[in-house]
Amino acid sequence: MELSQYLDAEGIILDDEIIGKLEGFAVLLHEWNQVHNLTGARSVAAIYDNIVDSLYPLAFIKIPKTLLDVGTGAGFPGLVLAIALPETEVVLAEPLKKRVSFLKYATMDLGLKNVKVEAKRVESVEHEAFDMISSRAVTNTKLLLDLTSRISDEHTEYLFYKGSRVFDEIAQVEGQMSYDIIQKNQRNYLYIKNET
Ligand SMILES: C[S@@+](CC[C@H](N)C(=O)[O-])C[C@H]1O[C@@H](n2cnc3c(N)ncnc32)[C@H](O)[C@@H]1O
Repeated sequence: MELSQYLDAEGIILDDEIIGKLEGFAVLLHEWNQVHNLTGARSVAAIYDNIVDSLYPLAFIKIPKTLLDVGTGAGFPGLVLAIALPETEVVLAEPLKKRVSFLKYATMDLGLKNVKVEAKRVESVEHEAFDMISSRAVTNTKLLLDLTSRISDEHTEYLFYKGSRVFDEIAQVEGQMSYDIIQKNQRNYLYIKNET
């Protein structure tokens, strides 16, 4: 199946140029993964599933001008969001060397002008407050909020890709912020919003 069919099935509408770049990313990741073992998504089809998972929130988020993705790994969701949002300045914080090499190579090869790869833990990232901070499969919600407190402010929104533990995790921060949990199959997207 083509990537466009995966996207159509979820109602994700993107320009052909962006879909071409996403396909290019999938080919690159598939090649690198055979040698460097970057992700558990071993087939192109599995990579397409991860692309759809990364992009699904475009249907409900406010598009940010600046986005930080914490622990991007092999590109999910930060690099994929950066491809789909060329007007958004995207910072990818990832400390693991071989994943950083891939992220930098893919950024260059795909000609992405809006991406900066920070080869460090998020605790060391220096930046003004981001409009949005995303993360998938890195750590729990409370710790993510704590680790990014220096680079966020009252306008920052958060998009965390969670599983079933989201309900326990949100109980730890409840009362502090307004949020939605958008469920899709096994995925719970935690969208912590700024209502101003
Ligand atoms: C399980 S992987 C998830 C990768 C990707 N987000 C995904 O969902 O496929 C977790 C990633 O978080 C990175 N990581 C762990 N602690 C981090 C930190 N403090 N700051 C930034 N990245 C971190 C790891 O190096 C690893 O690549």
